Order: sequence, then structure tokens, then C-alpha cells
Amino acid sequence: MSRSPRIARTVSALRRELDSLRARKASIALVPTMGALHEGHISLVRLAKRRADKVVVSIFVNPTQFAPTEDFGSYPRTWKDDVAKLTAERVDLIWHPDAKAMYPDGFATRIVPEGAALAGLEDRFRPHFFGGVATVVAKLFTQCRPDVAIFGEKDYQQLRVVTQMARDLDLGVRVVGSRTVRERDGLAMSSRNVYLSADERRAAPTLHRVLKQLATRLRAGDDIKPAVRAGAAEITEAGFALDYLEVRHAETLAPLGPNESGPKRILVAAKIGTTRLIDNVAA
Ligand SMILES: Nc1ncnc2c1ncn2[C@@H]1O[C@H](COP(=O)(O)OP(=O)(O)OP(=O)(O)O)[C@@H](O)[C@H]1O
Ligand SMILES: CC(C)(CO)[C@@H](O)C(=O)[O-]
Ligand code: BAL
Repeated sequence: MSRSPRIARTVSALRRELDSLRARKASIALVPTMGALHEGHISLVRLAKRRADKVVVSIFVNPTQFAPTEDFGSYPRTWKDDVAKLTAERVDLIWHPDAKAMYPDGFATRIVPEGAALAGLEDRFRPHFFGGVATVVAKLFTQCRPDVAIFGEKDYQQLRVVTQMARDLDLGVRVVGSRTVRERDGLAMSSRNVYLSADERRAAPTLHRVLKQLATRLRAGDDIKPAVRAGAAEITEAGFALDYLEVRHAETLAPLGPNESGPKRILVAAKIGTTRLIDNVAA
């Protein structure tokens, strides 16, 4: 049987645990999460293991990235299962602060990301989101001082924002993206999928199907505007309220210029019932 990972709940305990992990100059990979772990998260842990000697997973449902109208209160919390899964993966350390440990009384500093954070995608619908993410990820990086940090491509705009922040602030962390893990029918795994009713779950793979169709049309050189309109209609007909379906420059996430070449990303966000799902593919 595997040994349970060490668990730190305060910054001072974290420092002690990291000092002991770093003995003998071991390199460290950090996998930031909000818990409710699924195979997508586990794939990040496995990549982390290949990239460093020791793996730290943070589990913190960060209140500052949720608007008051969003699902912070109901966000799934499955601590015992999470620990069992990380034990099976032989993770070294779990960083599990509470809100007071992360944001002590008097906390008054925020990171305000620009660039990809203002691309007009997630930021248009969750204006508070990237400020909250950038601030907590900057804290996670300075708390854990990892050599490498692994983020999922599922949250593609987040991956771009964090990569830019690490570079701009010289945080000394190599940010690595990891491919999206999907259910057999193409739905991107997400902690929020547990909110879906049976009917909504049946409709949910439409997002990935439309993304794949668009990637094929784009690669074939088709006129993409009518294809995007048709894709948007397909998503709406499946019962979603569409927030966006857009083709963007893969790195900056800027809108495409006429005849733009180079790597592109197709991104979608849509709500079905009360659940908001996001997804994206390369093109
Ligand atoms: N299906 C997936 N494949 C690969 N990485 C993923 C997948 N889902 C989440 N991740 C990554 O796991 C990390 C932690 O994400 P988080 O804990 O928010 O999980 P989530 O499933 O994205 O939850 P949510 O439903 O809140 O979006 C992020 O870097 C995220 O991109
Ligand atoms: C990166 C992150 C852990 C910051 O709270 C969160 O946004 C997530 O789980 O993707
Ligand atoms: N998966 C990114 C975190 C969030 O949606 O709040």
C-alpha cells in the first residue's frame, strides 16, 4: 500500500515540508487544483512526475476567482477521495490551506493581468476571474517555489495568462500545459460535470463535436465565418446558451487578422441549465 502524502495547511508547515523535500537538491513540480479530482487532474500529476523529482499538489477552492453569483458555495469538495487518489499516485505533498492561511486578515495586494487576460473570452463573462487566478497562482508559486508547474489546456486562456505572468514577473517557474483529458464521447473532464442532469450530460459532447468540425474546416482552408455561425447554431439547438465560440491566435488569443497563418485555437464557453462548460481545440 502507498504511503499517504504529507499534508501542509499553513505556510510555515509548507516551508518545513518543502525544505525536507528539497534536501539532496530534488526538483519540484507543482500541480495547482481546486480539488474534486478526476482523470484530467491525475494526468497533470503524472506529467509532473515525469518533469521533476517531487510532486506537490495544491488543493484550494479560491474564493477570489468566483463572483458572488457563481458557485463557490456549491463547488464540489471531495477531500477524502482526493487524498486517496493522490496517495495512489504517490504524490509527495498536498498543500491545503484554508482561506485565512491564504488571505490573512489585512491582505491587500492583487495581481492585475493584462494581455491574454483581456482577450474578450472568459474575461467578458467572468470579469473578476483572472485577477483572482493570477493573484492566487502568484502566491502558490512564491509559497512553493517549484521548478515547474503544470496546468491543463482545458482552461486554455488561464494557461496563457499564467504563462505570461510567470515570464513577466520573473517567477522562475516553467509553466507547462497538458492536453485535455476527455470522456469517451469527447466531453472534457471537469469537476463541474457532476452538476449535469442526465439530459444535459447527453447534450454536453456537442461542444467538442463542433470544435472538431471547425478545426477540420479551418485546416481545409474553408471560409470560417459561416462555419462558426453554423457551429453556434448547433450548440444552441442542443440546449446551450452560448457565451462565445471563437477562433483566436493560439498564443496571444488576439482575434485573427485577414489570412492570418500560424497556430490557432478554437475556444467555446456555453451554459446548459445552470452549468457553464468551457472547451477548446488546436487548429
Ligand atoms: N479534462 C482536463 N484535462 C486536463 N487538465 C484538466 C482537465 N480539467 C481540469 N484540468 C486542469 O486541472 C487544473 C485544476 O483545475 P480545476 O481544479 O479547476 O478543475 P476543473 O475540472 O477545471 O474544474 P472546473 O469545473 O472548476 O473548471 C487546471 O490546470 C485545469 O486546467
Ligand atoms: C489554477 C487554479 C488552481 C487557481 O485557483 C484554478 O483556477 C484551477 O483549478 O484551474
Ligand atoms: N477551472 C478553472 C477554475 C474555475 O473555473 O473557477
